[in-house]
Amino acid sequence: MTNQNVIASEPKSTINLAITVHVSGSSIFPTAAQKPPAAQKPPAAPGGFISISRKDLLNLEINGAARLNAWVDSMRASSPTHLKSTPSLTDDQGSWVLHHPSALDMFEQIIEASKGKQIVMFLDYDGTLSPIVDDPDRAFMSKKMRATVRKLARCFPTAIVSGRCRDKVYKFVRLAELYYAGSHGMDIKGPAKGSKYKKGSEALIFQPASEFLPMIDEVYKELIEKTKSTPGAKVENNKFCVSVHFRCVDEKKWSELAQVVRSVLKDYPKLRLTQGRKVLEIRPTIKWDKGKALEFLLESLGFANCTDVFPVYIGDDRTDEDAFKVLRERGHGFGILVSKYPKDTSASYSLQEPTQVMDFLQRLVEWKRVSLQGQPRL
Ligand SMILES: O=P(O)(O)OC[C@H]1O[C@H](O[C@H]2O[C@H](CO)[C@@H](O)[C@H](O)[C@H]2O)[C@H](O)[C@@H](O)[C@@H]1O
Repeated sequence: MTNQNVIASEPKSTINLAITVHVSGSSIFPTAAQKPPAAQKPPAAPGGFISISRKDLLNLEINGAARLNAWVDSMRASSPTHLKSTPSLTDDQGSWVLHHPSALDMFEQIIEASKGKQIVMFLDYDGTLSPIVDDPDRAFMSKKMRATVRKLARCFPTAIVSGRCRDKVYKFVRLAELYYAGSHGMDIKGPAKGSKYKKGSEALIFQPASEFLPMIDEVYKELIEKTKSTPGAKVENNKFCVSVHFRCVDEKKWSELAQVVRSVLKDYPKLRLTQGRKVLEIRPTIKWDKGKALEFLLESLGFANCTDVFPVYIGDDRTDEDAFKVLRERGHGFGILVSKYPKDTSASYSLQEPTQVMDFLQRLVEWKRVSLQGQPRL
């Protein structure tokens, strides 16, 4: 995919909030345009004194303002209404679809590529299994989708990988036979029962960011308090991360909200900020994301370094890109981006919306049923 195919200059998915001290230079904060590595070493804990010259202080102000603007630009770019107004959308859409064809249209080729390999399914939740709605507490999946995922999990090991708190996403999905990775993969749990793919008798639990719990809780409370004055803002505690929703906030207030979040996070250099669909996501600076969770789950399922495994990851959000990248680098399996609009992505295929995701999953189930002909209906 060339840059010409990218509709809006996509904002960087990670904005570093940690103070970076350049020993040889005068800049204290990274500039707005700088993109830090996806996951980086947590900076030293606060507490020490740094002496700052007047000039540095001025730079700090300027860079701070520029960075705030970058946040707001990034918030705008995550809005499809802004993408729609891009004049060259139709041309670019055609070209984008060529590079990221529909997974439904390419179904036969996908099945062909998976021949002789174990398919493992990874599914994001919001925007993938459930449609995006204004109220995050009402993002229900349909009964039909649940029935489809249930059948899918009988055919292939299946995991839900979500930015949400694991308990909450479980309450929406309500299928005990699945693997769950909540908080962007920082809270992993194996199937409670009924999965023929469950490995070993021990319950699988993995929480690489548990030391951050008190800090996340503190930030959550602070954000609740400080965003009270922004109508429509909603703060969600996702256990190992926090979401600040701006879907229902008047666009004129986005800058103010970004400023509030920024002012809270400046005291927490061990936290970083990523962005999803009209949501700012605050999480620990540990080197862990949905891509790492995918690798961890493959390993737990006994597929570490295997070439006869075929992982398929379906997701709609920027945070899903970490998983798409892992699959691209591994060279087997692939990502499917759920989007109606062209986006810069490492996914190989696309689907437009959750109903198409359901069609794709149903076709996988049906294909499996036919390939196991003679065995009882799934
Ligand atoms: O990784 P995901 O499962 O996609 O979780 C990412 C965020 O999803 C939720 O927010 C998104 O969906 C909401 C309901 O449709 C919508 O109102 C919001 O604008 C979207 O960003 C969830 O509420 C967040 O906590 C997750 O971080």
